[in-house]
Amino acid sequence: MRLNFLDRISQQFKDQLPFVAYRKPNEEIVQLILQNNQELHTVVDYEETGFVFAPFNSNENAILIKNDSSFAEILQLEKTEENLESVAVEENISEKTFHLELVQKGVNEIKLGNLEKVVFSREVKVKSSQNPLQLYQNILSHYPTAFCYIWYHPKVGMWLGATPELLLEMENRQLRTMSLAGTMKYNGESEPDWGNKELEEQHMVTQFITDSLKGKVASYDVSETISSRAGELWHLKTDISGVVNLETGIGAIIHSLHPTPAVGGLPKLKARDFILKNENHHREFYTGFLGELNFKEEVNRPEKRRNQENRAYRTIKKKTLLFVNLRCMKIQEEQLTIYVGGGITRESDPEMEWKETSDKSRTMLNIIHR
Ligand SMILES: C=C(O[C@@H]1C=C(C(=O)O)C=C[C@H]1O)C(=O)O
Repeated sequence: MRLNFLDRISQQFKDQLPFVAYRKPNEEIVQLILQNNQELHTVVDYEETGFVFAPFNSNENAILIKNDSSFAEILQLEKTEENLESVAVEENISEKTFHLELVQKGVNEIKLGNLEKVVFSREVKVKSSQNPLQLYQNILSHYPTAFCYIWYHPKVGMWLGATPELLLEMENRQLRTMSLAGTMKYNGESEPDWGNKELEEQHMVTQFITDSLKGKVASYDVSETISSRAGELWHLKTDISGVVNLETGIGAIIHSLHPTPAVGGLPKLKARDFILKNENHHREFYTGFLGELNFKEEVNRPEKRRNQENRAYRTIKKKTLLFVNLRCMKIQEEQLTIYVGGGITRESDPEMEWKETSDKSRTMLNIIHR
């Protein structure tokens, strides 16, 4: 029997076998990777090939789904806009109090000079009996410019998201990354009015990325900073590209970038430890990263020498495309856990930071039926 694309995913899930379906930003094709056994492959040095799913805390294992079979399809998506009735966000007083105190703690630590920036997050829990594949289709039709995925491993669980943030793109030695930070709510305007807090917070991320790449890339370019829309939010974005030195492996690049201060803070390790000690939940894969690791593509090029007609030589292109795992949720039967965070600087106001996380939670809440 020939299964259609969505049935194939359902069958894989019924069989309790690992899979990931994903669509790259601004593309139409959804890719599906299936692993044909339950083995839990973990990354050792990032020289492996597969779909990587890495946690925030690099001391925990990054998981690799092996490409035992793959499919690609343009899905005919129902326009869900009209019949989506997004769930109301219930403000839980004790959660809010905890978050306000956490932000204040961060601001104090920054004022004491122990940190420059720290990103704090929280969970938003929602009950829903909706089929995860329907949720995934809603994501696909709502967020064409995001990296939209559904990921499953029987020994880990199921995750779903629509992230706007590229961590790393590599094609052979050509590198591209971005600094994405600073948030404002989209209210139909063509350009937001950025304040100093956002400009500074995003600039720190750009500075960190270019500093981290020094000695690893031969040269790099930094684009102008622009306002970039992600669903109902605006962010500040700068593109950074360069050519990686021959002696630098992809593992070294990943380790130097992750977690960037867009999702961790500065100084990097101090901020990470402060987060692990003070947040009241386990981030797991939220603010980790995911995507294609060392995919190989055969390229046919015509032979250049004139007197040898019709000869072609083949080269193998190595490609990596990783996104930061933001605007995502974990699915455990009827329990959905959405993760949202925001960057804290010395100018942060706890109430505003709480509101920012609520605004961010709408990206996932908007695609869940009541
Ligand atoms: C941490 C999140 O987002 C990150 C933090 C941002 C900010 O602090 O303004 C903006 C974009 C992301 O880099 C999140 O969405 O949960």
